[in-house]
Amino acid sequence: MTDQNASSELRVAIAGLGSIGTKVASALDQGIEGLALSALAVRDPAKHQAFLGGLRHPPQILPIDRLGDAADIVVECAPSSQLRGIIEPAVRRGKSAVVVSVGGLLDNYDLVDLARANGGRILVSTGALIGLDAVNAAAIGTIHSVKMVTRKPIDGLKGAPFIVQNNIDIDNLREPLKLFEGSARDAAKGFPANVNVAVALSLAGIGPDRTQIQVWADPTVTRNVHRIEVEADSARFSMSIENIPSENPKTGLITALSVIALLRKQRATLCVGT
Ligand SMILES: NC(=O)C1=CN([C@@H]2O[C@H](COP(=O)(O)OP(=O)(O)OC[C@H]3O[C@@H](n4cnc5c(N)ncnc54)[C@H](O)[C@@H]3O)[C@@H](O)[C@H]2O)C=CC1
Ligand SMILES: O=C([O-])CC(=O)C(=O)O
Repeated sequence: MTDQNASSELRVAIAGLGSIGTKVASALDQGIEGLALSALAVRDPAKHQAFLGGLRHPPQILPIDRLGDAADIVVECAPSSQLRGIIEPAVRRGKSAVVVSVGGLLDNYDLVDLARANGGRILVSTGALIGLDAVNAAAIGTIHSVKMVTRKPIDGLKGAPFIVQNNIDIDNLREPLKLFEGSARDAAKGFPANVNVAVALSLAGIGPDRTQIQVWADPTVTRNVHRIEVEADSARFSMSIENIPSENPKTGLITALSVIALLRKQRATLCVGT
């Protein structure tokens, strides 16, 4: 029997040291079986001096388009506007890229073909969601519908393009307000930093045009709440998750943990879940 762990370590690079990137970098620095943190891309290195100085094994600091030179896996942890600049050079070099700004993938879907043509891979983490294993499995058969309802506290929605463009005042809400109802594709345009989860769900299931989502601004909740109903020929299931916001109120704490779990699976001897 071959021992998978006998091969050399996979080198991992991270683009962006915000709420998600710092936690993933720390986990790698502390040690994940078979993986090593090899490089980071940061917008403003001076801002991250203390964090970088605290790492046990300081990685190289590189521009985003050079991360694939120094890594086997490039993890995107930046705003979706940076997605192409991070993922394209990596998959062009045949590397794997982990995407968290999944909404940004819809306008850059040619990257999947680019990865395929060059032997690269694009891995979308479950992120702040739940149950993509079941959705993946149901999609092997026929899924009839996927419906999602997202409720976020006011701070988690401020500045979303849909709210700004439609001049919606959410600051003085006293009760929940339904802001949006439509496809995951349209939701990603209006709320690029809020509904990555809906896009991940859609890519696991029936696609961004058939996946339906409501987005609510809800002054009565303190967590980012996502509820999902799936109707398929193999099963009907409901899922819900209430995410504790991280220091970035738009981002649930579990998102970074999901990326760490995905990275662990790359070399783990025992893998659980699809
Ligand atoms: N898939 C999912 O379930 C979820 C995805 N997200 C998405 O993940 C992404 C990251 O989220 P957070 O860590 O909370 O954001 P954040 O705003 O805390 O961190 C982003 C970091 O990227 C850095 N950055 C920006 N441009 C850069 C560049 N050119 N080079 C290097 N660094 C650059 C910023 O300085 C910042 O430190 C966002 O797009 C967010 O919408 C967030 C929550 C859930
Ligand atoms: O953290 C969450 O609950 C979800 C989120 O922000 C996103 O999907 O972008």
